[in-house]
Amino acid sequence: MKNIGIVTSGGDAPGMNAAIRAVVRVAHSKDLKVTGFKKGWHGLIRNDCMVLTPRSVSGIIQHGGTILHTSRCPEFNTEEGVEKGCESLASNNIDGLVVIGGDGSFRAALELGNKSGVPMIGIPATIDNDVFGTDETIGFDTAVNTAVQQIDKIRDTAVSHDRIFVVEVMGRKRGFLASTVGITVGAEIILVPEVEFIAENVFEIIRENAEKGKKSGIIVAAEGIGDTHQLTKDIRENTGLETRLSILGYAQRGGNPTARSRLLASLFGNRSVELLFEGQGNKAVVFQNGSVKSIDIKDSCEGEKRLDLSLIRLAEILAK
Ligand SMILES: Nc1ncnc2c1ncn2[C@@H]1O[C@H](COP(=O)(O)OP(=O)(O)OP(=O)(O)O)[C@@H](O)[C@H]1O
Ligand SMILES: O=P(O)(O)OC[C@H]1O[C@](O)(CO)[C@@H](O)[C@@H]1O
Ligand SMILES: [Mg+2]
Repeated sequence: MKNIGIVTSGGDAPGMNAAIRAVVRVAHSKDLKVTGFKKGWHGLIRNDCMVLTPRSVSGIIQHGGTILHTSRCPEFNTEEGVEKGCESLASNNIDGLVVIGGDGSFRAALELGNKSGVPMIGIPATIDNDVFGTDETIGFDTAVNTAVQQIDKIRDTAVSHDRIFVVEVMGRKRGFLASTVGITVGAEIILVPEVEFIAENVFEIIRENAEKGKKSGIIVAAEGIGDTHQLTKDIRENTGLETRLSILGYAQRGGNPTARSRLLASLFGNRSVELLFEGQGNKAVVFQNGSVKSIDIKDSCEGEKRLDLSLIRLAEILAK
């Protein structure tokens, strides 16, 4: 093991830079060279890369985004794309690749590892927190806190105007962000893609609350639940209460990582280099019950992380 490659892929997540920094500096402490591939899998397809030194990663631990840039890269979903990736790994003498990203990036790493024979280490980094095998991903805590800060402000308007707010948070396929944000802002209702919602039940909860004197409320809805514009309109028509929709959007993906996201990134970065140094590959570093462990990247790809639905029921009880 002499030369480690590193790539960030999929949606950016706050803390990716902290992970890059950790990988580069731990590698340097073991006399390993690090090559950064730019713009996700595009960098491997186009052989677009740069040498990363401990100095080139200074002053980035506190910044969101990724200095390597990232992308969604449909070409890497093809055999030719992965083949080009293998050629880039070979031409740059890469002995091991650290892949920082979400579940899709892990699937890509598995393909590339199988085809190239180069050991891969996955570092889970996505605000979706939907990577199987890890309790938490880099960026999740930051996105939760960003959304919570915004919704606390929205609550002021909701209460002052007696309005029901539907607040849409990210999560096209999964409701980890919505459920954690929902419970921590005291949301009256949480809607997630994993559970098909019954509109009449939503109206009923709002009507009951109004009868008891609570004429404002926050509904935290993951983007994947369907048309939140329509839902907001339907709530107004079926409850008679004033409603508003607030879509938090991409602000949740950026910003300075929280201390927790930085810590996770530093621990994951360190362990990923240790694994490669020990001669291990095709692993994902994960956080389980308070400590960093590693599992087969294949197992992470094949598993499905389940949302704890009891959180959603608890949120409804706590908001009564
Ligand atoms: N099965 C696969 N084979 C090859 N490449 C893949 C595969 N699945 C995903 N990829 C590649 O990985 C990229 C990142 O995956 P995806 O867009 O799902 O994001 P992610 O890593 O899950 O992160 P997030 O969900 O946080 O945005 C894809 O754009 C594609 O280039
Ligand atoms: O516009 P993009 O980059 O495809 O991102 C949207 C998706 O990325 C995520 O934010 C995760 O990074 C999802 O919650 C969302 O569905
Ligand atoms: Mg994903």
